Amino acid sequence: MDIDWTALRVAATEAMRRAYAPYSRFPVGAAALVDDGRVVTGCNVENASYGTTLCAECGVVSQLHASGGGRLVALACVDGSGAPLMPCGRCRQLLWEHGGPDCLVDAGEGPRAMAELLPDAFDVADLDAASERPAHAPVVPARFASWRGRGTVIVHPDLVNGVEMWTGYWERAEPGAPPPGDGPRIIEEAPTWGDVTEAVAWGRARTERVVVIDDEGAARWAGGGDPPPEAPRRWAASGGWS
Ligand SMILES: O=c1ccn([C@H]2C[C@H](O)[C@@H](CO)O2)c(=O)[nH]1
Repeated sequence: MDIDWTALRVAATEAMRRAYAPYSRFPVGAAALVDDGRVVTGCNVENASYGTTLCAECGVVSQLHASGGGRLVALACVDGSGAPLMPCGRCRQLLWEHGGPDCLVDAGEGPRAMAELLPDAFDVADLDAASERPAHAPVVPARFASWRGRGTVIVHPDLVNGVEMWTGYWERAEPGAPPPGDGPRIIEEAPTWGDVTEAVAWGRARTERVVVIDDEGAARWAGGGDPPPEAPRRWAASGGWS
């Protein structure tokens, strides 16, 4: 991917002009190229409680996700004179999570890789190495643990303040069978996500029987094994419908 370092420095300098830095009088701007070609920017925002100051790179990471996510490929950070500024230690940790070892940082004399700027970085791999469960995996609350492997999870779209999100619920009934015994039909309600794959992962952590209801109300099988008659067509994890 071509990196236009001049354009990144210009975008960082424009963001720097909007910095809110009345205490340090040290405005900072940052701009990063995202793996889909977008450029995201940020400026430092200080606070009367000095320690709560947000660095320019924090703004970059927030805009990265607020504008659609992706991975950071290259970042330029500038001080009040427009000269390259190396990210502080905390921001190197932030950048590592969203760009990884290959993300390049403008260092004046040339770009330097994050692998060099944050050697032996701590990250999600350390969490995973210490636990049997991947750090990103959805967890079943202990009070519902006895239901694991039973029931059905229904994943469906829902409107949150008029915006389409994905949510779901875990119900006791299995396809074609009435709920076993007494008690509420629903075991657990899911949170909401912007990404349907997160909702399906929540379901698969609970039971092999996961059904996704699409916009048209059609049930798609996102569970293990062969689709049951109630949901004869499979949900495609790639985001499409098969
Ligand atoms: O990488 C850095 C280092 C510092 N600052 C800001 C924080 C504070 O507002 C000012 C002085 O430390 O510079 C950043 O935005 N990014």
